[in-house]
Amino acid sequence: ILRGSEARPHLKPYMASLQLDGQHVCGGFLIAEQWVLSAAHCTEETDGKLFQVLLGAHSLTEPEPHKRLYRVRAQFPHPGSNIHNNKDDLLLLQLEEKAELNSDVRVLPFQREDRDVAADTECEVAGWGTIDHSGRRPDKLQQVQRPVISRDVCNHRTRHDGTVTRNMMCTDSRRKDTCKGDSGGPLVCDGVAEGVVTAGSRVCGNYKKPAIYTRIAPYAAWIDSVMASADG
Ligand SMILES: CC(C)CC(=O)Nc1cccc(-c2cccc(CN)c2)c1
Repeated sequence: ILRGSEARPHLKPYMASLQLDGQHVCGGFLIAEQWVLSAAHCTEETDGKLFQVLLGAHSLTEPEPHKRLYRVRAQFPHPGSNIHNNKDDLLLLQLEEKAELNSDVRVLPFQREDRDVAADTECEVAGWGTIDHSGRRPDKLQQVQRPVISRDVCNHRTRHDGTVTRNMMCTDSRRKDTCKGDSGGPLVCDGVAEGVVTAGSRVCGNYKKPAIYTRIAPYAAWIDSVMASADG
């Protein structure tokens, strides 16, 4: 998160850190006791290894009361996701066991009504992604508030030039923005997860390249079917 601020500790108890060998790679969030939603492109550099999921954390390194690292039983990238574009950029992770829910570990409801969030709505996004252009990574969860911008503005020739589909939404990226490592985290508007951070043009803090999110509502049926099909 560029030019955000440290989140109030454990006030976003749905936040997950997807890790490989103890390193934060991407964000995610708890959508059910045994399920985390994130972004499919986060698996691009994992060479087929499964993530581990850190829940209940504010600091990535310090001991905290309800912080716990969960193994992943299975990962389900959306079948339409691919490395060439941001389409269907969703990843479902089934934890090895149900997460122990408590004050620091909580499920976040996601939007099921497929209707665009109005432009200028202030939404919030959080993550342990890079905090400046030198790629510095924070130890503590960062957050930032960003206004939604209309798909038409986001698709302008000088911005994302028509690549933003009805299954995506955008927020203004002037100065304050999402960045590397924030992918997979939720865009929360009025307490409901409306979108999942995607890398888009892999540029941060440039108003010409608004932040792009995968809208969740269009994928509610896919999410429900994967959760219902997998055992447990
Ligand atoms: C395996 C993946 C972690 C590789 C990757 O995603 N790289 C990467 C590099 C630069 C910016 C970003 C990035 C992320 C989230 C939002 C945005 C846009 N504000 C950019 C993402």
